[in-house]
Amino acid sequence: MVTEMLPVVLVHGGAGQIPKERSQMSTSGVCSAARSGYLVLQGGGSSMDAVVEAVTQLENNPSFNAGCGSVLNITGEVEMDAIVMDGKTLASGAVSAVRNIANPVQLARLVMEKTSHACLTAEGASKFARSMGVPEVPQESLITDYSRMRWKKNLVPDANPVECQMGKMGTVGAVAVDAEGNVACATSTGGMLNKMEGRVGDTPCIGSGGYADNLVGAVSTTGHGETIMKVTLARLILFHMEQGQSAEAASDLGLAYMKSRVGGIGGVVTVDPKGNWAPRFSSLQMAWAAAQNDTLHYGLYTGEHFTQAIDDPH
Ligand SMILES: NC(=O)C[C@H](N)C(=O)O
Repeated sequence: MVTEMLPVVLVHGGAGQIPKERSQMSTSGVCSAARSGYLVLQGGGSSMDAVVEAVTQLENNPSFNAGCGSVLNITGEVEMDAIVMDGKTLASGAVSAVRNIANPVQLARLVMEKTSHACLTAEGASKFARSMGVPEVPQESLITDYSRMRWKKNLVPDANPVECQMGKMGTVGAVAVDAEGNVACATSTGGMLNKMEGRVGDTPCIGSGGYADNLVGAVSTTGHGETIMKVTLARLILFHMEQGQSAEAASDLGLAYMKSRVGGIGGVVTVDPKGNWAPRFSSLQMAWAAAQNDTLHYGLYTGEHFTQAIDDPH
């Protein structure tokens, strides 16, 4: 029955290949984020409230490349990108190359709700944050020993930051459908390891880092941004859903096209307005978790799908 399918929230912790010693942290991080998003939905919150809550938690978790734990750019600094989109109105908000804030996803939501624009960047985004009373945080509070170690390692002349980036779980994202059938998405990232200053990836670009439309569904993406932008991955998947494909089949078609056409590896979380959902990825791993019908679902490797009651401790 359709009512049992709603509400639902589905989150990811980035496509890639995760070092063994860090996999447990990623899995428990996505599980608790999905649980929090689900609590918001159960309390009558909207899908937008739920995805922002889930992504905020993942930004605050140093295991992920977003908020605290973000990768560093070539000069050793943190510049973050984020997007939110509301499937009811097609309103979206994004920030790019923003510094010194803990939760870019919340600022992206403020851009959507409090300005007439869809994206603010760099210093302009910071000024807007200040005007909204968003606290400025010292950059040091966003940098972990792990991210500094990886930055240093990739400064050597023959380093391959793109390959190394795919060796770590990254970007975070969420999609949700609330009891009214409204869909929403949110994605947040520190971007690519050792990127140029001012580099803007796929994440804040509508249709690439995410897209949400009540008539079709919602998607949040992860992977090499420059490649995702070539195929506007989120919108491509929704296009396949418009053509009649399921969330799962459409996600696979989008990822397969990205691989065959431009050699890109990535991952997505996708929902349709009825509450069907799919975490799909062409990378070795993607930590994901979903909450629906008082059940928590999660996995890390292709084909992995564990379930437990939502209130069982992980
Ligand atoms: N790990 C990621 O998903 C990175 C992100 N898509 C970017 O290119 O900024």
